[in-house]
Amino acid sequence: MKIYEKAPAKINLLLDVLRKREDGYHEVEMIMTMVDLADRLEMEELPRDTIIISSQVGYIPLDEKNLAFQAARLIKERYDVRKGVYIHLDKKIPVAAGLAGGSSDAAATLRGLNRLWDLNISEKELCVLGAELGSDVPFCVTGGTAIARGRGEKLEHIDAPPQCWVVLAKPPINVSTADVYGRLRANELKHHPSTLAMREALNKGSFQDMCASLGNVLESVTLELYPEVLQLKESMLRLGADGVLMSGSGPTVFGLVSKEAKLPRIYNGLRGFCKEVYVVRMLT
Ligand SMILES: C[C@](O)(CO)[C@H](O)COP(=O)(O)OP(=O)(O)OC[C@H]1O[C@@H](n2ccc(N)nc2=O)[C@H](O)[C@@H]1O
Ligand SMILES: Nc1ncnc2c1ncn2[C@@H]1O[C@H](COP(=O)(O)OP(=O)(O)OP(=O)(O)O)[C@@H](O)[C@H]1O
Repeated sequence: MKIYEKAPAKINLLLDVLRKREDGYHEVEMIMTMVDLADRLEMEELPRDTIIISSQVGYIPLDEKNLAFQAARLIKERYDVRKGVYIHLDKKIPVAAGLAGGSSDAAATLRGLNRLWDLNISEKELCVLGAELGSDVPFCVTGGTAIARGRGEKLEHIDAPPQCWVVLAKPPINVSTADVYGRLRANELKHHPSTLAMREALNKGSFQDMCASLGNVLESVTLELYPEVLQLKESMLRLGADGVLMSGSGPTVFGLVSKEAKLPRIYNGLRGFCKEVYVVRMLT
């Protein structure tokens, strides 16, 4: 039997860091939501007790470094499954972009194998397993819109954002999440975005207030290291996006746009100097 799972990309509408913890991670407060740019996973049981990963792209690891492999191994170990699986990753989400592509593949693998092998694992338990794989994985298991606290694994689901267009642009640079957090001076941050204001904006369904409440403290690191990300933000605003922010640790920048008529100018303007541009919708 073959099954399919979608693994959508996430964006951070808000990302605040409260402090650095003793375990090396940072205590965060984030508001995350999904967009309809997604990888597609195909999973098929194998007669031999093995995990095989393939993908149409050549630039991601296909061995135990792949987060989908790690998710399959974890579920097999914890639930004593002595069956194998073949997983094909049809990658559409740009890699190392700040869009949680690998985390979403891991989450989709957990959901998919739960179905394929009739394991009856609750969503809550899948989130606990997911947290062992990465801080963004629990959110990718549930999807929706949520405030994420702790190191990202404590989720509180909230109202979805008002529907709008999301323009994603990824400059051709690779940003390491560990490096960005490593360089952040958490106790010297002068400005913290307001989680409360963003939550209220979503609660009211106010597109304007949502745009005004966007904020990501990791921009202070990534924009300094890579001025081209700042230039990208400025270009998107100049071209007419209503609100602009870097997602996660970057380098992808997203622009929120309420009027469809504005999209051609923004898309064409960005494509003039940035190859990877996507126009998507929020997944509400
Ligand atoms: C930047 C975000 O993607 C925003 O959603 C997340 O905060 C990071 O999520 P992620 O990539 O799933 O993170 P992990 O794979 O768990 O951790 C990668 C590295 O980022 C740093 N890290 C991550 C999460 C966190 N709350 N504090 C951290 O300091 C740690 O150095 C860690 O070694
Ligand atoms: N299934 C996968 N898809 C993409 N990259 C993967 C996968 N598994 C492991 N990786 C590795 O993980 C690294 C980060 O890729 P990913 O696309 O998950 O980053 P990201 O979008 O910045 O994630 P996040 O937003 O959670 O920090 C890549 O350099 C890649 O080698």
